[in-house]
Amino acid sequence: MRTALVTGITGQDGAYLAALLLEKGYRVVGMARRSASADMVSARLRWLGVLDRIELVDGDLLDLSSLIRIVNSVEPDEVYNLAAQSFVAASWQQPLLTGLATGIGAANLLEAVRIARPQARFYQASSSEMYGLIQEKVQSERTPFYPRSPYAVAKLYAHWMTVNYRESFGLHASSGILFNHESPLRGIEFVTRKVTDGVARIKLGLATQLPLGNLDATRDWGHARDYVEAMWLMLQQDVADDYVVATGRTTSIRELCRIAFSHAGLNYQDHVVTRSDLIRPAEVDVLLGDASKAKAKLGWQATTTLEVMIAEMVEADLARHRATARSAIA
Ligand SMILES: Nc1nc2c(ncn2[C@@H]2O[C@H](COP(=O)(O)OP(=O)(O)O[C@H]3O[C@H](CO)[C@@H](O)[C@H](O)[C@@H]3O)[C@@H](O)[C@H]2O)c(=O)[nH]1
Repeated sequence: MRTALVTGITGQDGAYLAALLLEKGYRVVGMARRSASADMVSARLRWLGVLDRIELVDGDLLDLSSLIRIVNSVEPDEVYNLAAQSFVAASWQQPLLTGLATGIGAANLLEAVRIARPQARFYQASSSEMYGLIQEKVQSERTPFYPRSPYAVAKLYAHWMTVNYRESFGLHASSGILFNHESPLRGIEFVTRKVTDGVARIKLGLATQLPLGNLDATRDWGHARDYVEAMWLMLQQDVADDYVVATGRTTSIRELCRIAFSHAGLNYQDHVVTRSDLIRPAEVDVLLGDASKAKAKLGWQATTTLEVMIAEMVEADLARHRATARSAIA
Protein backbone atom coordinates (compact mmCIF):
# COMPACT_ATOMS: atom_id res chain seq x y z
CA MET A 1 0.00 0.00 0.00
CA ARG A 2 1.43 3.38 -1.00
CA THR A 3 1.25 6.30 1.42
CA ALA A 4 0.46 9.88 0.41
CA LEU A 5 0.95 12.92 2.61
CA VAL A 6 -1.31 15.81 1.59
CA THR A 7 -0.99 19.34 2.99
CA GLY A 8 -4.08 21.51 2.65
CA ILE A 9 -6.21 18.38 3.01
CA THR A 10 -9.19 20.37 4.31
CA GLY A 11 -9.40 22.56 1.20
CA GLN A 12 -11.29 21.87 -2.02
CA ASP A 13 -8.37 20.19 -3.81
CA GLY A 14 -7.30 18.28 -0.70
CA ALA A 15 -10.75 16.74 -0.37
CA TYR A 16 -10.98 15.67 -4.02
CA LEU A 17 -7.39 14.40 -4.04
CA ALA A 18 -8.01 12.38 -0.86
CA ALA A 19 -11.05 10.78 -2.50
CA LEU A 20 -9.05 9.91 -5.63
CA LEU A 21 -6.11 8.45 -3.68
CA LEU A 22 -8.39 6.35 -1.46
CA GLU A 23 -10.08 5.00 -4.58
CA LYS A 24 -6.63 4.01 -5.82
CA GLY A 25 -5.89 2.15 -2.58
CA TYR A 26 -3.52 4.63 -0.92
CA ARG A 27 -3.10 5.25 2.76
CA VAL A 28 -3.86 8.98 2.92
CA VAL A 29 -2.41 11.17 5.65
CA GLY A 30 -3.64 14.75 5.64
CA MET A 31 -1.85 17.58 7.35
CA ALA A 32 -3.97 20.34 8.81
CA ARG A 33 -3.39 23.22 11.15
CA ARG A 34 -4.93 22.84 14.58
CA SER A 35 -8.17 24.75 14.77
CA ALA A 36 -10.77 25.42 17.45
CA SER A 37 -13.49 24.98 14.80
CA ALA A 38 -12.40 21.50 13.70
CA ASP A 39 -15.92 20.63 12.51
CA MET A 40 -16.00 23.45 9.99
CA VAL A 41 -12.50 22.59 8.85
CA SER A 42 -13.35 18.98 8.01
CA ALA A 43 -16.69 19.79 6.33
CA ARG A 44 -15.42 19.19 2.80
CA LEU A 45 -13.91 15.82 3.70
CA ARG A 46 -17.21 14.84 5.29
CA TRP A 47 -19.18 16.02 2.23
CA LEU A 48 -17.17 13.68 0.01
CA GLY A 49 -17.50 10.86 2.56
CA VAL A 50 -13.75 10.47 3.10
CA LEU A 51 -13.22 11.92 6.58
CA ASP A 52 -13.31 8.56 8.36
CA ARG A 53 -10.96 6.92 5.89
CA ILE A 54 -7.99 9.26 6.15
CA GLU A 55 -5.52 10.02 8.94
CA LEU A 56 -5.20 13.63 10.03
CA VAL A 57 -2.01 15.00 11.58
CA ASP A 58 -1.50 18.45 13.10
CA GLY A 59 1.15 20.44 11.32
CA ASP A 60 1.97 23.83 9.89
CA LEU A 61 4.02 24.72 6.82
CA LEU A 62 5.66 27.49 8.84
CA ASP A 63 7.02 25.03 11.40
CA LEU A 64 9.90 23.14 9.79
CA SER A 65 10.54 20.88 12.77
CA SER A 66 6.92 19.67 12.76
CA LEU A 67 7.22 18.98 9.02
CA ILE A 68 10.40 16.96 9.48
CA ARG A 69 8.79 14.96 12.27
CA ILE A 70 5.66 14.31 10.22
CA VAL A 71 7.59 13.25 7.11
CA ASN A 72 9.79 11.04 9.29
CA SER A 73 6.92 9.24 10.97
CA VAL A 74 4.49 9.03 8.02
CA GLU A 75 7.17 7.80 5.57
CA PRO A 76 5.23 8.97 2.51
CA ASP A 77 5.83 7.71 -1.01
CA GLU A 78 4.17 10.83 -2.38
CA VAL A 79 3.86 14.33 -0.92
CA TYR A 80 1.30 16.78 -2.29
CA ASN A 81 1.72 20.40 -1.22
CA LEU A 82 -1.73 21.94 -1.60
CA ALA A 83 -1.62 24.20 1.46
CA ALA A 84 -1.40 27.95 0.92
CA GLN A 85 -3.00 31.29 1.60
CA SER A 86 -4.85 30.88 -1.70
CA PHE A 87 -7.18 33.88 -1.95
CA VAL A 88 -5.55 36.39 -4.29
CA ALA A 89 -7.52 39.42 -3.03
CA ALA A 90 -6.47 38.77 0.59
CA SER A 91 -2.81 38.75 -0.41
CA TRP A 92 -2.78 42.56 -0.69
CA GLN A 93 -4.05 42.80 2.90
CA GLN A 94 -1.62 40.17 4.20
CA PRO A 95 1.30 40.14 1.77
CA LEU A 96 3.87 38.92 4.29
CA LEU A 97 1.72 36.14 5.71
CA THR A 98 0.98 35.08 2.14
CA GLY A 99 4.70 35.09 1.37
CA LEU A 100 5.36 32.91 4.40
CA ALA A 101 2.56 30.38 3.94
CA THR A 102 2.49 30.20 0.16
CA GLY A 103 6.18 30.76 -0.60
CA ILE A 104 8.40 29.85 2.36
CA GLY A 105 5.92 27.14 3.41
CA ALA A 106 6.61 25.23 0.20
CA ALA A 107 10.36 25.64 0.71
CA ASN A 108 10.02 24.28 4.26
CA LEU A 109 8.22 21.20 2.98
CA LEU A 110 10.84 20.69 0.25
CA GLU A 111 13.50 20.88 2.97
CA ALA A 112 11.66 18.37 5.14
CA VAL A 113 11.45 15.97 2.19
CA ARG A 114 15.10 16.49 1.27
CA ILE A 115 16.21 15.86 4.85
CA ALA A 116 13.83 13.11 5.94
CA ARG A 117 12.51 11.34 2.83
CA PRO A 118 14.43 12.26 -0.35
CA GLN A 119 13.04 9.26 -2.24
CA ALA A 120 9.45 10.57 -1.92
CA ARG A 121 7.82 12.12 -4.97
CA PHE A 122 6.76 15.72 -4.47
CA TYR A 123 3.94 17.74 -6.03
CA GLN A 124 3.79 21.53 -5.81
CA ALA A 125 0.50 23.34 -6.50
CA SER A 126 1.68 26.10 -8.80
CA SER A 127 -0.79 28.54 -10.26
CA SER A 128 -1.78 30.22 -13.50
CA GLU A 129 -1.80 33.46 -11.48
CA MET A 130 1.98 33.40 -12.05
CA TYR A 131 1.32 34.44 -15.68
CA GLY A 132 -0.43 37.59 -14.38
CA LEU A 133 0.10 40.27 -17.00
CA ILE A 134 0.16 37.68 -19.74
CA GLN A 135 3.15 37.59 -22.07
CA GLU A 136 1.48 35.28 -24.59
CA LYS A 137 -2.17 34.97 -25.62
CA VAL A 138 -2.24 31.30 -24.70
CA GLN A 139 -0.08 30.29 -21.74
CA SER A 140 2.01 27.13 -21.76
CA GLU A 141 4.99 25.83 -19.73
CA ARG A 142 7.22 28.00 -21.94
CA THR A 143 5.38 31.29 -21.37
CA PRO A 144 7.33 33.81 -19.23
CA PHE A 145 5.73 34.69 -15.88
CA TYR A 146 4.67 38.19 -14.77
CA PRO A 147 3.00 37.95 -11.35
CA ARG A 148 0.48 40.66 -10.45
CA SER A 149 -0.28 40.04 -6.78
CA PRO A 150 1.67 39.19 -3.60
CA TYR A 151 0.03 35.77 -3.87
CA ALA A 152 1.38 35.21 -7.38
CA VAL A 153 4.86 36.39 -6.35
CA ALA A 154 4.84 33.88 -3.47
CA LYS A 155 3.64 31.09 -5.77
CA LEU A 156 6.41 31.93 -8.22
CA TYR A 157 9.02 31.54 -5.47
CA ALA A 158 7.57 28.16 -4.50
CA HIS A 159 7.46 27.12 -8.16
CA TRP A 160 11.11 27.93 -8.79
CA MET A 161 12.18 26.33 -5.51
CA THR A 162 10.48 23.14 -6.70
CA VAL A 163 12.35 23.31 -10.01
CA ASN A 164 15.55 24.11 -8.16
CA TYR A 165 15.26 21.19 -5.72
CA ARG A 166 14.68 18.90 -8.67
CA GLU A 167 17.75 20.21 -10.46
CA SER A 168 19.99 20.67 -7.40
CA PHE A 169 19.18 17.65 -5.29
CA GLY A 170 17.58 15.26 -7.77
CA LEU A 171 14.24 15.25 -5.93
CA HIS A 172 11.34 13.84 -7.94
CA ALA A 173 9.58 17.20 -7.64
CA SER A 174 6.88 18.22 -10.11
CA SER A 175 4.87 21.35 -10.37
CA GLY A 176 1.34 21.60 -11.74
CA ILE A 177 0.56 25.04 -13.13
CA LEU A 178 -3.15 24.77 -12.53
CA PHE A 179 -5.58 27.22 -14.04
CA ASN A 180 -8.70 28.05 -12.00
CA HIS A 181 -10.57 24.98 -10.87
CA GLU A 182 -13.85 24.98 -9.05
CA SER A 183 -16.55 22.72 -7.61
CA PRO A 184 -19.35 22.75 -5.03
CA LEU A 185 -16.52 22.59 -2.46
CA ARG A 186 -14.98 25.88 -3.59
CA GLY A 187 -14.61 28.49 -0.85
CA ILE A 188 -17.36 31.12 -0.87
CA GLU A 189 -14.79 33.92 -1.35
CA PHE A 190 -13.93 32.83 -4.90
CA VAL A 191 -16.02 34.25 -7.71
CA THR A 192 -17.62 31.07 -9.13
CA ARG A 193 -18.91 29.93 -5.74
CA LYS A 194 -19.87 33.46 -4.75
CA VAL A 195 -21.99 33.60 -7.91
CA THR A 196 -23.60 30.15 -7.56
CA ASP A 197 -24.34 30.77 -3.88
CA GLY A 198 -25.79 34.19 -4.81
CA VAL A 199 -27.98 32.58 -7.49
CA ALA A 200 -29.31 30.07 -4.95
CA ARG A 201 -30.05 32.74 -2.34
CA ILE A 202 -31.79 34.98 -4.88
CA LYS A 203 -33.78 32.06 -6.27
CA LEU A 204 -34.97 31.13 -2.77
CA GLY A 205 -35.88 34.71 -1.88
CA LEU A 206 -33.05 35.09 0.64
CA ALA A 207 -31.40 37.94 -1.27
CA THR A 208 -32.09 40.22 -4.22
CA GLN A 209 -28.65 41.46 -5.25
CA LEU A 210 -25.18 40.07 -5.81
CA PRO A 211 -22.31 42.57 -5.50
CA LEU A 212 -19.26 41.76 -7.62
CA GLY A 213 -16.07 43.47 -8.75
CA ASN A 214 -14.59 43.36 -12.26
CA LEU A 215 -16.95 41.52 -14.62
CA ASP A 216 -14.67 41.76 -17.64
CA ALA A 217 -11.78 39.57 -16.46
CA THR A 218 -11.72 36.13 -18.08
CA ARG A 219 -10.59 32.83 -16.61
CA ASP A 220 -9.94 29.31 -17.86
CA TRP A 221 -12.19 27.36 -15.46
CA GLY A 222 -12.13 23.59 -15.00
CA HIS A 223 -13.46 21.15 -12.41
CA ALA A 224 -11.29 20.36 -9.35
CA ARG A 225 -12.23 16.67 -9.60
CA ASP A 226 -10.60 16.50 -13.05
CA TYR A 227 -7.57 18.50 -11.95
CA VAL A 228 -6.54 16.35 -8.98
CA GLU A 229 -6.22 13.45 -11.42
CA ALA A 230 -3.54 15.46 -13.27
CA MET A 231 -1.67 15.97 -9.97
CA TRP A 232 -1.61 12.24 -9.35
CA LEU A 233 -0.55 11.45 -12.93
CA MET A 234 2.44 13.80 -12.60
CA LEU A 235 3.80 11.75 -9.71
CA GLN A 236 3.39 8.49 -11.64
CA GLN A 237 5.90 9.57 -14.31
CA ASP A 238 9.48 8.27 -14.29
CA VAL A 239 10.80 11.80 -14.69
CA ALA A 240 9.53 14.80 -12.72
CA ASP A 241 8.46 17.83 -14.74
CA ASP A 242 6.14 20.87 -14.84
CA TYR A 243 2.75 20.80 -16.53
CA VAL A 244 0.00 23.28 -17.39
CA VAL A 245 -3.43 21.98 -16.43
CA ALA A 246 -6.26 23.88 -18.13
CA THR A 247 -9.32 23.52 -20.35
CA GLY A 248 -8.25 25.76 -23.26
CA ARG A 249 -11.40 27.90 -23.02
CA THR A 250 -11.64 31.30 -21.36
CA THR A 251 -14.88 32.91 -20.16
CA SER A 252 -15.62 36.31 -18.62
CA ILE A 253 -17.12 36.77 -15.15
CA ARG A 254 -20.09 38.39 -16.92
CA GLU A 255 -20.68 35.28 -19.03
CA LEU A 256 -20.21 33.09 -15.95
CA CYS A 257 -23.01 35.11 -14.30
CA ARG A 258 -25.23 34.65 -17.33
CA ILE A 259 -24.70 30.87 -17.29
CA ALA A 260 -25.29 30.53 -13.54
CA PHE A 261 -28.34 32.78 -13.29
CA SER A 262 -29.98 31.32 -16.38
CA HIS A 263 -29.56 27.80 -14.93
CA ALA A 264 -32.00 28.93 -12.21
CA GLY A 265 -34.29 30.72 -14.69
CA LEU A 266 -33.00 34.18 -13.67
CA ASN A 267 -31.52 37.11 -15.56
CA TYR A 268 -28.16 38.17 -14.08
CA GLN A 269 -28.68 41.78 -15.20
CA ASP A 270 -31.58 42.09 -12.75
CA HIS A 271 -29.40 41.13 -9.77
CA VAL A 272 -25.66 41.67 -10.28
CA VAL A 273 -24.32 45.03 -9.12
CA THR A 274 -20.70 46.12 -9.35
CA ARG A 275 -18.90 47.53 -6.34
CA SER A 276 -15.63 49.41 -6.63
CA ASP A 277 -14.24 48.05 -3.34
CA LEU A 278 -14.28 44.57 -4.90
CA ILE A 279 -11.95 45.65 -7.72
CA ARG A 280 -8.36 44.51 -7.15
CA PRO A 281 -5.36 46.88 -6.99
CA ALA A 282 -3.88 45.02 -9.99
CA GLU A 283 -5.93 42.66 -12.11
CA VAL A 284 -5.13 39.57 -14.12
CA ASP A 285 -7.31 40.33 -17.13
CA VAL A 286 -7.13 37.11 -19.12
CA LEU A 287 -5.99 33.56 -18.46
CA LEU A 288 -6.11 30.86 -21.11
CA GLY A 289 -4.06 27.70 -20.79
CA ASP A 290 -2.52 25.31 -23.30
CA ALA A 291 -2.51 21.87 -21.68
CA SER A 292 -1.18 20.00 -24.71
CA LYS A 293 1.92 18.80 -22.84
CA ALA A 294 -0.28 17.23 -20.13
CA LYS A 295 -2.35 15.61 -22.84
CA ALA A 296 0.67 14.24 -24.71
CA LYS A 297 2.72 13.07 -21.72
CA LEU A 298 0.14 12.32 -19.02
CA GLY A 299 -2.78 11.38 -21.25
CA TRP A 300 -4.81 13.95 -19.28
CA GLN A 301 -7.47 16.33 -20.47
CA ALA A 302 -10.31 18.24 -18.85
CA THR A 303 -13.65 16.48 -19.17
CA THR A 304 -16.18 18.71 -17.39
CA THR A 305 -17.54 21.73 -19.26
CA LEU A 306 -18.10 25.05 -17.52
CA GLU A 307 -21.86 24.74 -18.02
CA VAL A 308 -22.01 21.29 -16.41
CA MET A 309 -19.83 22.40 -13.50
CA ILE A 310 -21.81 25.59 -12.85
CA ALA A 311 -25.07 23.61 -12.96
CA GLU A 312 -23.64 21.19 -10.36
CA MET A 313 -22.57 24.11 -8.15
CA VAL A 314 -25.91 25.96 -8.39
CA GLU A 315 -27.79 22.75 -7.57
CA ALA A 316 -25.53 22.06 -4.57
CA ASP A 317 -26.02 25.61 -3.27
CA LEU A 318 -29.80 25.39 -3.74
CA ALA A 319 -29.82 22.10 -1.81
CA ARG A 320 -27.64 23.57 0.94
CA HIS A 321 -29.85 26.64 1.44
CA ARG A 322 -33.04 24.56 1.34
CA ALA A 323 -31.61 22.22 3.99
CA THR A 324 -30.61 25.18 6.19
CA ALA A 325 -34.13 26.63 5.86
CA ARG A 326 -35.67 23.26 6.76
CA SER A 327 -33.49 22.82 9.86
CA ALA A 328 -34.33 26.39 10.97
CA ILE A 329 -38.06 25.56 10.75
CA ALA A 330 -37.75 22.17 12.48
N1 LIG B 1 -13.29 36.56 -5.58
C1 LIG B 1 -13.95 37.45 -6.32
N2 LIG B 1 -13.52 37.67 -7.58
C2 LIG B 1 -14.22 38.57 -8.32
C3 LIG B 1 -15.33 39.26 -7.83
N3 LIG B 1 -15.79 40.07 -8.81
C4 LIG B 1 -15.01 39.89 -9.87
N4 LIG B 1 -14.04 38.99 -9.58
C5 LIG B 1 -12.94 38.57 -10.48
O1 LIG B 1 -13.01 37.18 -10.70
C6 LIG B 1 -11.71 36.70 -11.09
C7 LIG B 1 -11.43 35.40 -10.39
O2 LIG B 1 -11.26 35.62 -9.01
P1 LIG B 1 -11.18 34.39 -7.98
O3 LIG B 1 -12.31 33.50 -8.16
O4 LIG B 1 -11.00 35.01 -6.62
O5 LIG B 1 -9.91 33.57 -8.44
P2 LIG B 1 -8.44 34.02 -8.90
O6 LIG B 1 -8.06 35.33 -8.32
O7 LIG B 1 -8.37 33.87 -10.38
O8 LIG B 1 -7.52 32.93 -8.20
C8 LIG B 1 -7.86 31.56 -8.16
O9 LIG B 1 -7.27 30.86 -9.22
C9 LIG B 1 -5.85 30.78 -9.18
C10 LIG B 1 -5.40 29.99 -10.42
O10 LIG B 1 -5.27 30.88 -11.49
C11 LIG B 1 -5.41 30.12 -7.89
O11 LIG B 1 -4.02 30.02 -7.83
C12 LIG B 1 -5.95 30.93 -6.70
O12 LIG B 1 -5.58 30.30 -5.48
C13 LIG B 1 -7.43 31.00 -6.81
O13 LIG B 1 -7.94 29.68 -6.68
C14 LIG B 1 -10.74 37.84 -10.79
O14 LIG B 1 -10.43 38.49 -12.00
C15 LIG B 1 -11.54 38.79 -9.89
O15 LIG B 1 -11.16 40.15 -9.99
C16 LIG B 1 -15.74 39.03 -6.48
O16 LIG B 1 -16.72 39.60 -5.98
N5 LIG B 1 -15.03 38.10 -5.77
